[in-house]
Amino acid sequence: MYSGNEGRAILSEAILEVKSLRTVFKDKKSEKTIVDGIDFEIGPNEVVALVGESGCGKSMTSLSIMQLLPRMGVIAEGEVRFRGHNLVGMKKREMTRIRGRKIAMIFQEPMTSLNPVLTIGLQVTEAITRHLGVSHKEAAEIADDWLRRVGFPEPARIRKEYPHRLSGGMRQRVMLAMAMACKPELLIADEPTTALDVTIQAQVLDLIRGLIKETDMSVLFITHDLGVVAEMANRVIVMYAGQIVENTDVITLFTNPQHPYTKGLLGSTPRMNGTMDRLNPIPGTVPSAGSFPFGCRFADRCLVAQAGCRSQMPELRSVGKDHQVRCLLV
Ligand SMILES: Nc1ncnc2c1ncn2[C@@H]1O[C@H](COP(=O)(O)OP(=O)(O)OP(=O)(O)O)[C@@H](O)[C@H]1O
Repeated sequence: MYSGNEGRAILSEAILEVKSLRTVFKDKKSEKTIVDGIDFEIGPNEVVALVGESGCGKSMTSLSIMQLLPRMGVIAEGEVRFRGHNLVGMKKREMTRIRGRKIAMIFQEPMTSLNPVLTIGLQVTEAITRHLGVSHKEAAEIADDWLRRVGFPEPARIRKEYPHRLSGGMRQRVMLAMAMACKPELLIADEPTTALDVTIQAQVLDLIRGLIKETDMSVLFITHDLGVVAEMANRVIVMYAGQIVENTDVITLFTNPQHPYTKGLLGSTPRMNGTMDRLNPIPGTVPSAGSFPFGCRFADRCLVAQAGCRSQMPELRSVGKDHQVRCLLV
């Protein structure tokens, strides 16, 4: 009998370790580095936010973790260890067992994962029977339980619907039910609320926050929105042009940001503290993969860059307890 939120043993070691990960886009003529040697860990129950503007490499990082890169994408170097097992190069069958069951992912647009011609009930129960190996009857019970928990008081009605009949917020809640029903140890949420309007966005964020509290799962939360980071994360990793430029806990990020890019992101984010400061957007755009400038990749947009910044690539260095920054000037 399914008993809802059964406890899982909490381990002290990292759930996910990404080590020197380099992901490239390759065709016959060229090779472009998209994710360039990134290292980070996610601990038990930790919510890590991966932030940066569009095109920084956040999604390609998450797809590298899930081994779901598009056809031209290849992991050229590095390891992605999930509970100690390297997922890079893992057999497809083994990876399929981990994906969905141990690591679940929700996307910005749930329609990319939902099949438009199958009812919600069929899709949710199919995922549960496939990953948990339970009977159809048991899967239906689990599905109903989770549909209720994500805010559908009458799950039987939702089960009969087709995805296109639901609003964006409802579809995202269905995706959450589907992801959570298999009790993943790691949830990767890639801009899960970006496509929703603000009130629905707040409801879905509340829901995800509640689920994080209730369960033992760790979360990698991908967003370009620092407001969302402040609400959701324990730790923040700031990415720029395929590299990590700052990695620290959420309090330090907001009170003592060090990298000029992080400061720029904060300066371009509205605050609700009553002050009427002008927003200062960062000038320019993220360089695209394949045309990263020499030296510091942010130098062309950086207000404090000096000549030396363009002649050598800064290393990601420790600048305090649990705080790393990639900037020559820090
Ligand atoms: N299918 C593709 N073919 C070639 N280049 C790609 C492809 N998808 C992404 N890229 C490039 O990879 C780099 C990183 O893209 P990625 O989607 O990971 O960024 P992101 O930070 O997640 O941005 P967004 O929030 O817009 O998804 C960008 O330079 C982008 O142009």
